Amino acid sequence: MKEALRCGLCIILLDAVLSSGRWAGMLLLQSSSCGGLAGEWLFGLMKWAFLHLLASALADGKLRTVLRRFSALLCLLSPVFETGRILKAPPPEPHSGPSPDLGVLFLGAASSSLACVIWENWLSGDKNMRNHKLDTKRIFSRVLAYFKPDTLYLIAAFSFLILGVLCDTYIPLYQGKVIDLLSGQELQTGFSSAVGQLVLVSVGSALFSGMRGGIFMCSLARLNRRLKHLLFHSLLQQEVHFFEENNPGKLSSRLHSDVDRMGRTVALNANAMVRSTVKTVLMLRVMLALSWELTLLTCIEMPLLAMMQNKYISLSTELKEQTQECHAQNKDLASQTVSGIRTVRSFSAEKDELRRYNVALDELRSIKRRSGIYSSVYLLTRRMVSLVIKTAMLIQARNLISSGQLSIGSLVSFFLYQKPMSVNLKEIMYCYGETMSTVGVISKVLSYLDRTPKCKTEGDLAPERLEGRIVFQNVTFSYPSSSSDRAALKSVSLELQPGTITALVGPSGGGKTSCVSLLKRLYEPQEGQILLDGAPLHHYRRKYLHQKVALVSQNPVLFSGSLRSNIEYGVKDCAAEKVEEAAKKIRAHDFISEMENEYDTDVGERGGKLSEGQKQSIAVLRALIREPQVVILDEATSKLDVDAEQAVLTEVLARGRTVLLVAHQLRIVEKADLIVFIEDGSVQEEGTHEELMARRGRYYRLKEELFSESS
Ligand SMILES: Nc1ncnc2c1ncn2[C@@H]1O[C@H](COP(=O)(O)OP(=O)(O)OP(=O)(O)O)[C@@H](O)[C@H]1O
Repeated sequence: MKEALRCGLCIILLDAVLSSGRWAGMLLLQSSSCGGLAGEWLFGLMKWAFLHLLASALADGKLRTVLRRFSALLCLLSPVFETGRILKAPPPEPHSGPSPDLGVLFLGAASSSLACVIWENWLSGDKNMRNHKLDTKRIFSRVLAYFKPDTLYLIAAFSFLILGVLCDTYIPLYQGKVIDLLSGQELQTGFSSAVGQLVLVSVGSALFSGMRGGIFMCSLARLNRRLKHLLFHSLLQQEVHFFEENNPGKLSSRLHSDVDRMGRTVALNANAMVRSTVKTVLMLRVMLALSWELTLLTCIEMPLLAMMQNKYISLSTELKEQTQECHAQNKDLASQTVSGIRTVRSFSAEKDELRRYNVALDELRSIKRRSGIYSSVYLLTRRMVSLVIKTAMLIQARNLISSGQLSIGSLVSFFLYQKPMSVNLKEIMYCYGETMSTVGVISKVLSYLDRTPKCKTEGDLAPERLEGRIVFQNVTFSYPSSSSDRAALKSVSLELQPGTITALVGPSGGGKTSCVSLLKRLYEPQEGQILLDGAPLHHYRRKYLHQKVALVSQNPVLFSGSLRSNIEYGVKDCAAEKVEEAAKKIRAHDFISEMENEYDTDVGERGGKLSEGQKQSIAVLRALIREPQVVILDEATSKLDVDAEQAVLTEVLARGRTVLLVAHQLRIVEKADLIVFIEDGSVQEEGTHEELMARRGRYYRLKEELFSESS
């Protein structure tokens, strides 16, 4: 600050020295003129060059830029002022330039310093603000690019908008004409034509405005559809870790409310802004013709309001973002509780859930309260500024009328124009503010649209014949979201042979599910690799891999719709006979046939109308109709009866498939050809049940703990 003051004073001093030198020269030469207006400009520019050099020598970085701006203001203020004065009231004699006056020198320095302080502190913003503006510009050009397919619609909409505004502006003019004719003598001759013109512009205004609105809404709907499609597509490509970091409530809020808001803000605000700007320009023309002084005062309101609005926008943008996050969290909290109501009820945790929800609501309330306070302070200050300006205008109007420069009629017309003009300006500022406050929302949506999934690109292997031999080679893996250094899998090596059942057993948290997740490529190992028929998994085409390696989990996710749509999920043109044949083999056909609409029975929200065992049967069927070569059953038969479980095992083993079981029931583990005992992320023991029992190692010691029932 001190440095800036010191440099500023140096510049003012040099300016004073140069101006005094000029006046001294004029006195010595006994000349009253120094080249007139041209001389004034020449001297100003020369002074600017000197001060510019001084500013460059005195400081660097941001201060140098500020000093350069200050020098320009100091040197050019006087020629600009003189030019304006001459243009407004041309002097009768040739202009001789300002006479030597220390007061003028002081006033110039003071007004330049004041303007510089206001500009640097409130209007220009700091570097971060400028970067923010650049970012904002980039963000909006990105959004506009999404409108590209609707260019024709938009051209039509904006053309209708301008035509509508033109008609709107002429309506009062023709109304005035009709009133003049009604009170005048030429009633018969010009009346019909004036009424005709009035009707024409009124019909034009209604027609064009209607068409503009319709086309804007239509292109907005198209944009929304396009953006939602792109965003949903981008979300579906993301790796599983992304969904662990972003809860479903947050993502659904981005996909629905944020995309809607983004389209609405850009399209509707652009529409309102263009409409108001065109109207403002037309009105400004008329107002300037009536009184430029009053118009100037009207326009002073604008930067002041803009300054306050800038501050308000930056504060409210932050709060709006917090509100969005809070809304998403609350939504998520409520939907989690409602969907898990059985668990909540069975643990009698209603009060705890209510307390958690209340805490979340309190947080939202406190954000909204802050937002309300900001909004009222902003509104109050804005109104006060308007009041002060209006008073100044009345005083100026009185002066103009008493000096005969303005008639009372013109003043009335001016005020008649002022109201809609300020409404338009407010609308422009409101739209600007509203658009700016959605920058945060838009940039979040864009960041999701631009996000590159952090997973290896898919290969192009898709062999017609697949044996199904799986090899884990020294696989080490930690979850991306895991805060500790502890790896979920440490150098795991194992082999799954085609035509055999391998069971993964071990204590909870041992690493069984992690093996399954890696095999399904939900995550990528940090070290080692998993081979399928000798080729790493990422060499295979993704769709092919998920078809050939099928996973059935303990709590399968069913979607609302019919049984058939759930069974055929993701498979095109699946024959009904094939589904029925598979259902018969795993003993699911019987319970399906007993249902009201058989395979077309609605399963309800998330399969809520089915029992847990029925859901598991449907999930097994869904896997089998894809004709996989490797089947992973992760506790997938735990809710089935013994016969159905046996039928499932027989069917999955058919056609020499490789079967991987994660099970906690001894009766099924005993059937495995190979049991892999995994604990603390490492393979501890391998063998058949009998071999492991005979070895009397960890498996033998933990048997009671590992299995929930004995056969
Ligand atoms: N999504 C995750 N993010 C971070 N860590 C995880 C995640 N899932 C599992 N883990 C951790 O990885 C380790 C292995 O977990 P894993 O689910 O593979 O065990 P598991 O043997 O399948 O257990 P269970 O029999 O209880 O299902 C555990 O320490 C667990 O806390």
